[in-house]
Amino acid sequence: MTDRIITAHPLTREAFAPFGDVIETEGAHHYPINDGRCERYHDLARVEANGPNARVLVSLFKGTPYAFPLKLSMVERHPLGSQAFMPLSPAPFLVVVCPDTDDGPGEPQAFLTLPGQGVNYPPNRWHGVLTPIGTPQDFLVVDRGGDGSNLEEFHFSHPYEIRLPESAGA
Ligand SMILES: NC(=O)N[C@@H](O)C(=O)O
Ligand code: NI
Repeated sequence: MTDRIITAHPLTREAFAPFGDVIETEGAHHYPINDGRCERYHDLARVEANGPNARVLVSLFKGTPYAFPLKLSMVERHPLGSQAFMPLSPAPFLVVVCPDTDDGPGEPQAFLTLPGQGVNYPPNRWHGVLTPIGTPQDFLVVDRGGDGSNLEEFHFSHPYEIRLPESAGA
C-alpha cells in the first residue's frame, strides 16, 4: 500500500486552534513592564501538570534534523500534562498533530512553523515527536514531571508520508 501523503501547511494560530496554542508575538496581548523598557507578550499558552506529585519542568532539547519526505509511523501523547516547544533559533520546524477518533488518532495534520513560532500541546493531544528540518535545532521545552506514566504511543498500521510545501526547500 502506498504511503498516504500529507503536505504541511503554514502554521497559524487560527488553523492550529483545534489542536493547541501557537507561541508567538503576532496577535498576542502585550503590555509594557519595567518602566517601559520591556514589552510582555502575555499568557501565550496553557501549561498543565496533572497527576501525582506533578510539577512543571523547563528543559532544553537539542534536536537532530529529519529527512524529508518524512515517514510518519508513530504519534504520541502525554495524558498528564501539556508540552510546549519554543525554538531557540529562527528556523522553521515541522509540527504534526492528530484529531481524536474513537479508534485513536485520526489523520495527521502537518504544519510548517514560521521562524520563531513555537507550539504548546494540551494534555492528550496526539503529536509527532520534535522534528527539526535540515539542521540541528535547540528548543526550550515546558512540560510535566511527576509520578505516573505520561507517554502513550500509537503506531499506524500504514505510515504516512509527510511532505513540506514546495517553497520550504528542505
Ligand atoms: N519524549 C519527549 O520528551 N519528547 C516527546 O514528547 C516529543 O514530543 O518530542
Ligand atoms: Ni511529546
